Amino acid sequence: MSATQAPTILRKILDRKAEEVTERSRRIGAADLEREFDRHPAPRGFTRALTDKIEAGKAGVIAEIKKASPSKGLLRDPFLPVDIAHSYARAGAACLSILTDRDFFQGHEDYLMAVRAECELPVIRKDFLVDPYQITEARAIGADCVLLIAAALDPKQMLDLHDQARELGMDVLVEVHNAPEMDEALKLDTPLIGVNNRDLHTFEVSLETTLTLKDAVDDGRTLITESGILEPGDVERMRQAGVHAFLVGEAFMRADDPGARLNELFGAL
Ligand SMILES: O=P(O)(O)OC[C@@H](O)[C@@H](O)c1c[nH]c2ccccc12
Repeated sequence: MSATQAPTILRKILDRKAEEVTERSRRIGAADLEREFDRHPAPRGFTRALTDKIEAGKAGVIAEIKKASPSKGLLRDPFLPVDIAHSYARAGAACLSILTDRDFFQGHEDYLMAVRAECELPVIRKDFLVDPYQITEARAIGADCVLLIAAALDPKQMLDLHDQARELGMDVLVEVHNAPEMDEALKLDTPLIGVNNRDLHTFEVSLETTLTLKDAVDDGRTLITESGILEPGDVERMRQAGVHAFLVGEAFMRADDPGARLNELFGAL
């Protein structure tokens, strides 16, 4: 990056994450977090829940719980994560995605913990995970799966965080946005590859991103299309192209009844 170029949104978030990890690990050491593991039973199968839906001929929907985003601002107020989770579960979502980033998405770990205690659906911790401390933290708050974003990690970090999460019994969703990131992701022995239709540097969205990258994903893995799925026509377009797993937030967060909106987009699940 040249000195005159403005930092991208992703860069700002990652700079803040580095500070956050330092602050948090000073307050609570990793060994203390590890003592929390026993409070949560073993992680529940996130990948399994998703592939079961798809094998039954349905869409596998990861339904997101997110109060706000840097690109769209406040999405939902009042924001009641446990009620939203129940609404998604009734509508047939396979899994939940819960934003825990506070500074950019108005998320919180407490939301994940509250939902984890009240709802059976497996949960992914949605955050910008760049340090082993955050993987330990994810397990300590009861996450069943973690998101690893290729644009935020070099290949060695990606591999190490992936292995750490798997050793702790969690599933991993590896997120990519372009062909080089896809190539890196495919080197990992990991079943879930998410294609983010949103460019995390500019926050521009194009569903073409999924259509361009989807054929690289080999048999035995599940491709998840992420972001910008707003209308039934978007779902139709993806399913016609052979994409059956979806990560959707905004479309549901803006609806009075998130589960009802899920069924409008995907039918009965
Ligand atoms: O609200 P949308 O456009 O339906 O997108 C959901 C999800 O894909 C998006 O929140 C997301 C995908 N990858 C991320 C990484 C970090 C933060 C957020 C995200």
